[in-house]
Amino acid sequence: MSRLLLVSNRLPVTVKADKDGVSVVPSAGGLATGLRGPHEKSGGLWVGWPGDVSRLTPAQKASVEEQLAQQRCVPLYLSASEVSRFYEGYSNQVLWPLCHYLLERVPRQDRDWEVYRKVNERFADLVARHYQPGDTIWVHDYQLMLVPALLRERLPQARIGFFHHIPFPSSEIFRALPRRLELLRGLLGADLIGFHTLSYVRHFASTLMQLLGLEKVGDHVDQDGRQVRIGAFPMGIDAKAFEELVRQPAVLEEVRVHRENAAEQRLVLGVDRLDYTKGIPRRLLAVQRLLEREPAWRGKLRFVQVAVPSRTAVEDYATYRERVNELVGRINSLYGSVHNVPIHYLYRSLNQKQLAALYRAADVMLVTPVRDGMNLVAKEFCASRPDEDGVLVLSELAGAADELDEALLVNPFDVEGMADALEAALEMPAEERKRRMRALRTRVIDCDVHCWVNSFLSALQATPTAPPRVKPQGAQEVLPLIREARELLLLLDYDGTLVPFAPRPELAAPDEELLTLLRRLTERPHTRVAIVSGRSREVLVAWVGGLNVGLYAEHGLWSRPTPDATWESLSGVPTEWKSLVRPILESFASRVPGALVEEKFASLAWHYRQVEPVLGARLARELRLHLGEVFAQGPLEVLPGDKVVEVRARGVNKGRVVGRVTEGMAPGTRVVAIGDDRTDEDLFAALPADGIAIHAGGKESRAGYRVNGPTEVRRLLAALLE
Ligand SMILES: O=P(O)(O)OC[C@H]1O[C@H](O[C@H]2O[C@H](CO)[C@@H](O)[C@H](O)[C@H]2O)[C@H](O)[C@@H](O)[C@@H]1O
Ligand SMILES: O=c1ccn([C@@H]2O[C@H](COP(=O)(O)OP(=O)(O)O)[C@@H](O)[C@H]2O)c(=O)[nH]1
Repeated sequence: MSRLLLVSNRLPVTVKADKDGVSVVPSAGGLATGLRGPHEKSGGLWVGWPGDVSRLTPAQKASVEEQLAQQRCVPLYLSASEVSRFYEGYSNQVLWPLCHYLLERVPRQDRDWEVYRKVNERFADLVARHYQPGDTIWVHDYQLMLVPALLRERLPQARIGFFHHIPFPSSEIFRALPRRLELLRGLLGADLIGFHTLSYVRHFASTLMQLLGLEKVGDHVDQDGRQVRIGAFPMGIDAKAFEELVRQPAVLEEVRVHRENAAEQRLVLGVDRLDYTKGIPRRLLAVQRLLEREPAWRGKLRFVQVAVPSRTAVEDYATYRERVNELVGRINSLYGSVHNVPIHYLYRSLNQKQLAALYRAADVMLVTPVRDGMNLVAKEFCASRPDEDGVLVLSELAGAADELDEALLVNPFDVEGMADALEAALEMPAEERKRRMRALRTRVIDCDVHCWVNSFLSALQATPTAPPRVKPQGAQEVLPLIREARELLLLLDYDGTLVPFAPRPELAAPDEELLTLLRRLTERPHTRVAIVSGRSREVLVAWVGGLNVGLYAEHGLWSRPTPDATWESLSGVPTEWKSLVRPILESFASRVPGALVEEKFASLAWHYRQVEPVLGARLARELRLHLGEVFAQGPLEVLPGDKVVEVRARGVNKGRVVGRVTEGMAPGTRVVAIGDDRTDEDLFAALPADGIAIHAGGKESRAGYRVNGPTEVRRLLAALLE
């Protein structure tokens, strides 16, 4: 097992200082318990913020450092201003509300971005300093979204995973962020990006498509010549720990006390950080509504709400606290008596034992966030019920709802509906409670936190490490090799390589600069130039036919090695299939504005460059599937290109050009091929052993060299003339 470097905003410890000294106590949270084993076993490190240590004396600080080192933790200290602007500011006032669909809470000023970026850099620097070749790095959560790319810059070969613990919102929400592109590119530095649910994966994929034009194919997108995998890994809890807790005599005694205090009453429970995403006010209103409309429940309900203080320096949290306080006061004064109040509100944090006792004692657990990445409390409740009793009422907008569908699922915005669900839970027959709880427990126990860690880490280990990366200037490294060739043969793709993509295929005609460059290359001593394109003969002749270059049209179906030669075609290539395929492509083109069908001699292409990106990619996938089903074993090939799906006779590909063009070539000729898409990979694959393949762009490629696109291709070619 490789050494695991964990990176999260908070270290999995709490620093406690009292008159007896200072201690660093391991946290009991899910992340901490799940990762502690692999982290320690692998001899790894955990990098993060140990919390506010500004009030400690130098001696206490030294002791903290020592204890952290013993626990294999590396502290990153945040200054007061960083806490305010990185943690409370950009992380919790911009990213947190936005990812929870609460756009109106995002401040109008983007004032904390710079500090967010700088702290992310500090994290990356610190991790890079501790990195050893072969380590696996796992970065956690929205506070550190830039860290994967910052690490990739520093450690191109590292294996990097990222897990996003909160919802990834719809692209329509994410696009509202002024820094959306920086954040997406930050994440794309990882080899694997994990989310709790498939809908977050979907949202992320459509955001990549909308904002960066990146298409997720299968489980990955291509970025800078690497594959970035994206997947759903629902986080679990340490179920065994809760099961064991609720069997301890001391905990069972606490359960008995809770039940005794609620004698003749039903115990309803809520446990949350005091966060505006947790839906506490509407939950309270649902309790109020039930008491209002069903007088029989008055005096018979005890609703215990634990609200853990959280992010108290953020104004929205303080306002929310006041709102909750007021509501609790109002409901208690409406339905309470001298002896009894319906709502028992605790603004404090409990330890795991205390929580487990409450979970075990409750008749009904209300988990009704208006959005929640996962919500571990819901799972902890189930794990604490070996008696197979208790009813879970769960918001359908919590990630946990995807797995826990035997809960009573509710819309957290529908107060009346939640009151109905609460009533149904209170009245649910024992047999049904058992049936549901048994199923819930099976899920929570089977898919626990260890299973989450293992599945993420195995997926991360299975990702190929980044190929030796040649940065854009890698082309400079190849330049001497090309220059010193005694004889040079240049095989150049056209679209996306010599010219950038135009909105419509016919608008990509060569400009004067390109024509001059090509002409001068043909005049360079000992140099031959050939254009190897998917374009038709007619287009190539019209655009570059006047130059002394070899032309290879329709992916090598047609060849005209010199301007005075006649066009020759590969023999036996069928074309009669076109009448069958054309109507299919046309029907797809008619379904969406901007799509068009291009016809060539032995191929048909469905272009969607001008189609809205998400829709275009979806239709292209559908078309590929459809054509694949119809012509699975036939004589046709369906090729996904850049914003194009091309259908052509099997076996016609750019690789076939190489044999023809190198025939009779002078010994020692260096063949250099430059191209940008899948069709050029055939060309690269067919090059002689000492041939040089150069990929123009950021896709995955077998090419040993890489430049950034047409501008850099032209620069490279121009350098051959110097
Ligand atoms: O560190 P804090 O600012 O005090 O906040 C506490 C944590 O809250 C968030 O939890 C999320 O992760 C949970 C586990 O994956 C998930 O169940 C929950 O739905 C999320 O909201 C946050 O993501 C953490 O970074 C915070 O430490
Ligand atoms: O008084 C409390 C209340 C909650 N928790 C823990 O806080 C975590 C809350 O995680 P969840 O995913 O439900 O929500 P988050 O607070 O991370 O948004 C759970 O593991 C709880 O056991 C706790 O330790 N003490």
